[in-house]
Amino acid sequence: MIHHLAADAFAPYGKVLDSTLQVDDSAPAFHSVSSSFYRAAHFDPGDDGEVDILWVTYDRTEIPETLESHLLTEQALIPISGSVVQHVRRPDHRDGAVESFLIQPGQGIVMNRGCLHTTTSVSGKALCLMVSRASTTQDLADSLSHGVEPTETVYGRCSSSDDST
Ligand SMILES: NC(=O)N[C@@H](O)C(=O)O
Repeated sequence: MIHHLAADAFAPYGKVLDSTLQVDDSAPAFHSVSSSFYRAAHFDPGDDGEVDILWVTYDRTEIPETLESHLLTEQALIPISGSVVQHVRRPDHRDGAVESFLIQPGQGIVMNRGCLHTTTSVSGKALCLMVSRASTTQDLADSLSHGVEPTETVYGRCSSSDDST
């Protein structure tokens, strides 16, 4: 079952970014006919972390067998073109079910540090903006490119019986 993205349903995994909602009237904002802005969320890259902004594409509708969990940082994902489905599981619920949330352009998420996740596209290639931690990006790129174990990311399986987390 794919859930529509709602703050309360996604709360165990992180925050929802919804461009149609200004959820915090106390946050810095400016509104005018020609241009408006307001803070969607803070982002925490972890201790001594450097914020990293990435372009990410997904072009897969089959859910991968493994989930990723970033040990040091939150991670934001904002679809720019095409919708994605974010499949998530709480790290403290080893036998917890994987829940799936549809994220459409104009929406986004900020996953909690450690949130187990993987992403699929709805139809063809989806282009997303991702906010992460620079050392986690480098560590993951090195791992995926050269087959070395990452140090800032661990993996779990979609079926919760044999997690490596
Ligand atoms: N770059 C990066 O961290 N990507 C993964 O976390 C992912 O979920 O795609």
